[in-house]
Amino acid sequence: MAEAKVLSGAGLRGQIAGQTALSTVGKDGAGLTYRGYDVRELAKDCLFEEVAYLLLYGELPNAAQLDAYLQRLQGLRDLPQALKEVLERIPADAHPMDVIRTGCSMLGNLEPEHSFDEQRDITDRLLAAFPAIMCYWYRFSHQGVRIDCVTGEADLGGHFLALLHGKKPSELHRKVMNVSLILYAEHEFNASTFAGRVCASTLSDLYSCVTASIGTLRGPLHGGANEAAMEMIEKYASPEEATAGTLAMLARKDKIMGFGHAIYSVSDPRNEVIKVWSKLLAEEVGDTVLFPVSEAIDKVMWEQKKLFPNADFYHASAYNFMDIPTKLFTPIFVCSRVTGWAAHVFEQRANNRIIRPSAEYIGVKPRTVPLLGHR
Ligand SMILES: CC(=O)SCCNC(=O)CCNC(=O)[C@H](O)C(C)(C)COP(=O)(O)OP(=O)(O)OC[C@H]1O[C@@H](n2cnc3c(N)ncnc32)[C@H](O)[C@@H]1OP(=O)(O)O
Ligand SMILES: O=C([O-])CC(=O)C(=O)O
Repeated sequence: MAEAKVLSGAGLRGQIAGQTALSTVGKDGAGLTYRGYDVRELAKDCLFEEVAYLLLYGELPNAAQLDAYLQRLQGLRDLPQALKEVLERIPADAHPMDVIRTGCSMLGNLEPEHSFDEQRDITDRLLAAFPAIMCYWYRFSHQGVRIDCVTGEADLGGHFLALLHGKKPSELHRKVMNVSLILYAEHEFNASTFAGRVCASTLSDLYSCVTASIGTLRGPLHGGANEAAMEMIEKYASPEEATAGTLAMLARKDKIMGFGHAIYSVSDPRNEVIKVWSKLLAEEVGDTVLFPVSEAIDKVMWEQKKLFPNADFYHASAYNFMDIPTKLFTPIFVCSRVTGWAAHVFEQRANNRIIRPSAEYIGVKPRTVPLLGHR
């Protein structure tokens, strides 16, 4: 059995910062479970909405509950006119993570959380509305089109692709989006979730918690890595170039985006799932470059550093094969992770003490303030 990673040092690594019943990450170096279920099993057999329900409501839904939940989310997809107007004012060169952060915040102004009793309703609303927030802005700012935010697609993955491309997605693409949303849904005390829990611990509102999480997910060391990985992969025209380029980056001590993990030591279980789907998509589009380049980088990273691809690496090629613009990669993560974030806010609120760690002071010794003219 694999060794768990030795967790200590900076970045609060290895500190127990609270309790959760939502997921386990990296037990025996590799596993991921949501409320006791292996993520690989969930990704094989479930709809993303079943997993969202599991995280938010505690158990997998039965058929009637799932049907009602799908209907409910479909009814919450449209955006208020005032939010559309705000989205129309955001420039085309804005980063979509900034757009989705603003969209979340604006919705919090228009439909505020008056009481924690509303937390589940607001989560469902955000979950249903995020694809439209992202795609309404994208299609308006890039193509001058005011899209209809209601698509008639039953599931969130299909809905997102239909909004983005203006047509019904293929069954393969719908399936891959569904799997991707499941893989990204929840991950214990990662940085964005922890930021959301810190915000929740002050008894702030749900929109503020989610906005804090979005801002934290945006960075390339966290959710932004799928986008950064794509930018790296597409620089190479062949596996040979990728091998030489990666070796050169390692020699310069550059970080290779999409590799390594704070908790997993052996592998990221989400990688083996998304890699299979990325390969299938590569075959579908007849790719002879992106997937082999990705595998070449993967090989160098293992041989040179014993570092493995995390959830983000093969997501980059998978999304690219589905014609998703690179800058929308990280916002898709938001569309999924809002379930995990919100479930953590519910947990924090149910057993709260304000999160307030201590700092080790390393500054100058106490001294007196010199008068302005003496400095
Ligand atoms: C969905 C997600 O958020 S998954 C994470 C997405 N982020 C990325 O892919 C960004 C690239 N990866 C990284 O920056 C890191 O691996 C992190 C941020 C994910 C984890 O950071 P840490 O917990 O500090 O990593 P860890 O302790 O395992 O690092 C061990 C060594 O490997 C190096 N290392 C880790 N990841 C990488 C990488 N991707 N490329 C090159 N070197 C790396 C570290 O610099 C460190 O070297 P050192 O001992 O010489 O300082
Ligand atoms: O757990 C982490 O540190 C990052 C991660 O993989 C995630 O949030 O999905």
